[in-house]
Amino acid sequence: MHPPGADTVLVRHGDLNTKSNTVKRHMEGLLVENIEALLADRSIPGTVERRWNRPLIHTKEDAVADATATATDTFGVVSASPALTVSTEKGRILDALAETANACYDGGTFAVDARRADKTLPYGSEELAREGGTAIWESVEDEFEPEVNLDDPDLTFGVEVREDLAFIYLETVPGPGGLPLGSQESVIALVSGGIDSPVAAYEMMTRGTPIVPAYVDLGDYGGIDHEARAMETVRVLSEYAPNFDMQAYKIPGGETVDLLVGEMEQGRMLSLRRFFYRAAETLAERVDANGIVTGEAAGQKSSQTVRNLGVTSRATRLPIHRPLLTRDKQDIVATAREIGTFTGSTIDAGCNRVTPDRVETNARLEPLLEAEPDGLLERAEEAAKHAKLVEP
Ligand SMILES: Nc1ncnc2c1ncn2[C@@H]1O[C@H](COP(=O)(O)OP(=O)(O)OP(=O)(O)O)[C@@H](O)[C@H]1O
Repeated sequence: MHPPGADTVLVRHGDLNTKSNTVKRHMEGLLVENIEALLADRSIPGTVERRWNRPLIHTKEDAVADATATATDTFGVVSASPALTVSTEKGRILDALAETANACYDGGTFAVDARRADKTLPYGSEELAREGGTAIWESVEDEFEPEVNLDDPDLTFGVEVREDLAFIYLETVPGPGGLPLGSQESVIALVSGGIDSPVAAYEMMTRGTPIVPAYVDLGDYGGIDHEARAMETVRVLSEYAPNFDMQAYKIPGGETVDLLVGEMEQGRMLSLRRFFYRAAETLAERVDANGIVTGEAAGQKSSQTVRNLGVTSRATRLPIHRPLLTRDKQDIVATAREIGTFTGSTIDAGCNRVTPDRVETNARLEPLLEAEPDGLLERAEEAAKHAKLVEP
């Protein structure tokens, strides 16, 4: 809900404020570019102005809700509010609050949350909140029995006064927070099309890290639907980053899976992980990426026991980022639904099971290396050299 006439979106960021002025300016520039790219990609009219310490989106009233939703899909944005812009003259602000209450108040408790950045103005924020409350009250008392509740109001009238402009808003929509995409170097995102890996990739993106998606083709153990599932999740993720190249690489792994299934029993899944990591490392060298992100969580699967993660991680020199390490499955599923990757992840892929009947939960490196086919990691390097971009 927004005040009538609202044609501006106030955009708030958080972690950028911990940076030095130079870094902050650079990151704010990225944030603005990313918001502009998302607006353009969604055909939402709007221009982004970098004013004070936060961006403003100037748009039209009929697009202000979509522009707010776009801002809160942008990495680095903590929250956004669709707002009416008025002059800083106190009388004008009080009138605007009364007009907004007339149009939007529907009974129940309310509060005014007033903030004033410019300390030279002839009124303070408390005075503004008090007089704003009275203006709202008087404008609706004929029709309702208004009640003020400062602790837990049904409706909050936000007022933010800057040097030469004041903003009135009714809602503060949360965004992903974090840092603007592109403020960190890229990593390889191993995406399987399952629920977890797209969420992990998204979490890295919230920290400003572009991803290079990589899918390992499992041959007869994967199949066309398996790949389609992975690509659908990549497509959803790419919608958050229209100004970044997020084409996925397909790494051929079918022959290796056949070999592992034929030659190994218990440690098979662990050697397959080693193959993934080394292939990702080789691809990272090719595309100048700086790490690997996976959807693994401690203890979620036999291959993800803390001991097994320790053993399999030895297949690469690169850091393996596991943003879901401590997250519960239910919580990961909730995020997948929120960010839109859940539907793609649950398309029936009808793939065959690579998992053996008896799984290893407590591996040690030496016996695993002895059991696995010779030259497994060299195979992974070779496979990554033959990785091809998947046409969208
Ligand atoms: N075919 C694949 N191609 C690329 N990466 C993969 C593939 N299969 C698994 N991975 C990576 O290995 C991680 C662990 O895979 P696994 O299937 O054991 O776990 P998971 O927790 O079910 O993950 P997901 O839900 O993403 O499939 C995945 O999160 C993903 O990062």
